[in-house]
Amino acid sequence: MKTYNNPKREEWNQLALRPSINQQELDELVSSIIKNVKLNGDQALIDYALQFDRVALNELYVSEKEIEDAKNEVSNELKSAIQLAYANISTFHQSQQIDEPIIETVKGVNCWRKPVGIEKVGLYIPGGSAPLFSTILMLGIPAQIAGCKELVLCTPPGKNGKINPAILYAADLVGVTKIYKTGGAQAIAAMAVGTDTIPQVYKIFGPGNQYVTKAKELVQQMGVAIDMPAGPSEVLVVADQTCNPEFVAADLLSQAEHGPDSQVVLLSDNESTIKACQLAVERQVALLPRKDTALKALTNSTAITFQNIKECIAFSNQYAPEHLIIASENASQYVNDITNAGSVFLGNYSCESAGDYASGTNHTLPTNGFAKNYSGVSLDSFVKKITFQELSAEGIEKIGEAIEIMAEAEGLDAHKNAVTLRLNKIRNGRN
Ligand SMILES: NC(=O)c1ccc[n+]([C@@H]2O[C@H](COP(=O)([O-])OP(=O)(O)OC[C@H]3O[C@@H](n4cnc5c(N)ncnc54)[C@H](O)[C@@H]3O)[C@@H](O)[C@H]2O)c1
Ligand SMILES: N[C@H](CO)Cc1c[nH]c[nH+]1
Ligand SMILES: [Zn+2]
Repeated sequence: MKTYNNPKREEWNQLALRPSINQQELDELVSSIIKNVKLNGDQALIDYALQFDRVALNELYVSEKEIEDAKNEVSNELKSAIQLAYANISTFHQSQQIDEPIIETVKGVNCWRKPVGIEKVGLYIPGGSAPLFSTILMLGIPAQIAGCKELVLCTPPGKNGKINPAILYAADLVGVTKIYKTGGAQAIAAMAVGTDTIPQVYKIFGPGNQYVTKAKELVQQMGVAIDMPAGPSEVLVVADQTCNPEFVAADLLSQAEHGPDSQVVLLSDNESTIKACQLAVERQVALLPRKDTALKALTNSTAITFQNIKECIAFSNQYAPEHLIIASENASQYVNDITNAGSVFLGNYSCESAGDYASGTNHTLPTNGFAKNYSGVSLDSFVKKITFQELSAEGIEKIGEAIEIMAEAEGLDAHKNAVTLRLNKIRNGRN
């Protein structure tokens, strides 16, 4: 971990730089994958499974039988844990259903919005380095509540050519309609353009590695919507003397173990807290099965001592982390200072893993600084809101003249006429 002490404000944007990738090379590779999928469809997906996942597939579609068999392979203990997470995530996302009122802007002019589920959605579930079945709950539950009709799921096949049984169990639980064994940029391309077996969808959701994230960015130009850029995981921890260094270390490592391109950042108002947390990281990382991945991620990572906690929060706002943990007994006093973060964890007992799995909030969150302008996935992500309006004769009479004047000023006579005809009818009816 690179360590800094009281850096000048002008230096802030040079610290904690996210791991850099050659954007041009990535762009070219992912563009060529999308082009190939558009041209060769399923065959391209099968070829990429061999090239990138080292697995020979005959079939992309996951059959009913495979799903049924998987249910028996998941232990009762894991099923119960998934059920608990399902209940909490459902409760939190159901609470986001808000019926907006009908607003009478002027007497006789009623306007309202109705949320309608996006009919066909594509859910990408990462599977490269770990089978993230928890992501199915995060995407499938709001899709289910929103009333989306077709839930298409793509995830990379495991080395044995199969999908992890917990993924299939969770997919069944949230009512996924079709599951396919394909991952990476090619899966995103397939859902964007459609192939012989994979249906084209209207919006693509889900996190993934740099290839997945780039593909989501590029397919937007083809008319498909995406949730947000949700790439390699990150956490920024602000810790003061009231933190528990062992907890802080565990939280930092929980994101470092996701991938070598994950980034973790530690900030404090005193050097001794930084040192205590770093020592705890060294102790804990040695014991992790994914030690090598975490150690690589730690080379991208930074620890900084600032003058005070307010300054730490100001730095965090500039960095805009996916996850922000305030490891302090006084965490709540900083809430109003936070302006940029995907999801915030307050106090020593609010570990980031809680949000990853089971507290109820969504773990699909903006990374790479995009927390400055994007929210994480929520129920809203799965609906579009259609506006309605209904005007009575009294309503059009009240606002008609203003519309006629504005339409004339824009030189749009047909617009004006649509009002004039109605106003004339109302006035003639009165004579
Ligand atoms: N931001 C969020 O909300 C969030 C949530 C969960 C996970 N994540 C992140 O998602 C990521 C998951 O990544 P992952 O790799 O484990 O799984 P993944 O499913 O995103 O990617 C695996 C796929 O990448 C493709 N691939 C691998 N090497 C390639 C290469 N050299 N060229 C082209 N394509 C290649 C393969 O097709 C493979 O199937 C992690 O970085 C994790 O931190 C983010
Ligand atoms: N921390 C990840 C989001 O960055 C989500 C996740 C899934 N499983 C474990 N963690
Ligand atoms: Zn995680």
